[in-house]
Amino acid sequence: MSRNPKSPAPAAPATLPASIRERSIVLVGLMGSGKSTIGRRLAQRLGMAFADADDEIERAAGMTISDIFAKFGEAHFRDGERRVIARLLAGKPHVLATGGGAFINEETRALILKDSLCIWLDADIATLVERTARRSHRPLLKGRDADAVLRELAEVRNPIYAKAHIRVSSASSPHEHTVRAIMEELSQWNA
Ligand SMILES: Nc1ncnc2c1ncn2[C@@H]1O[C@H](COP(=O)(O)OP(=O)(O)O)[C@@H](O)[C@H]1O
Ligand SMILES: O=C(O)C1=C[C@@H](OP(=O)(O)O)[C@@H](O)[C@H](O)C1
Ligand SMILES: [Mg+2]
Repeated sequence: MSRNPKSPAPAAPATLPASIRERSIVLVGLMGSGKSTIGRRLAQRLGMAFADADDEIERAAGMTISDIFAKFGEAHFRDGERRVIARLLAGKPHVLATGGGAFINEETRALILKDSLCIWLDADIATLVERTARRSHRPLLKGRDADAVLRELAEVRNPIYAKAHIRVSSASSPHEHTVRAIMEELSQWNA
């Protein structure tokens, strides 16, 4: 399905191709790329439900992500993350913000790519460092040089995030720019 180039860019949910609204939209990308914040706004714009995988993991485990990492280790967290994402994607179509490492796990990535529309939110390292410095709840950055960690993660993860269906820059402020850029991509997406 393609958009008539003469018609204005659709902004209202009802104008999006039905094939998009029939599946979940999953946001992936590095810490600080805006998955949680933009995901919530995007869901509102689309009139879809929203879920944040990190919040769901914390609810299911009854403890914070930092505590899961500290008490049980990252491998245990990834296992829980995969199970929570599988459960969420088996439900009604919604907008899902994943944690930055979810899409890197092969099994979780396969689940995401199977039925959902996957969007990579991408931003430069300086922007990610500035944004992640606003809150200190991310165990992979705790007590570490965020610039160095994010650079290393970008090198390993960016080729994997590139497997997402759509890539959108989230580097510019305000948030609305990113939401609009996603809406524009969705309106042109050929399912
Ligand atoms: N497009 C944007 N423009 C400006 N600030 C943003 C944008 N996207 C996210 N932010 C800010 O960056 C911070 C981290 O965003 P968050 O949604 O938690 O990222 P993630 O879930 O990808 O780690 C938040 O303070 C958020 O307000
Ligand atoms: O990149 C990662 O491996 C992680 C990202 C975090 O989510 P955000 O990307 O929402 O910060 C959270 O899932 C956990 O701290 C691990
Ligand atoms: Mg998040």
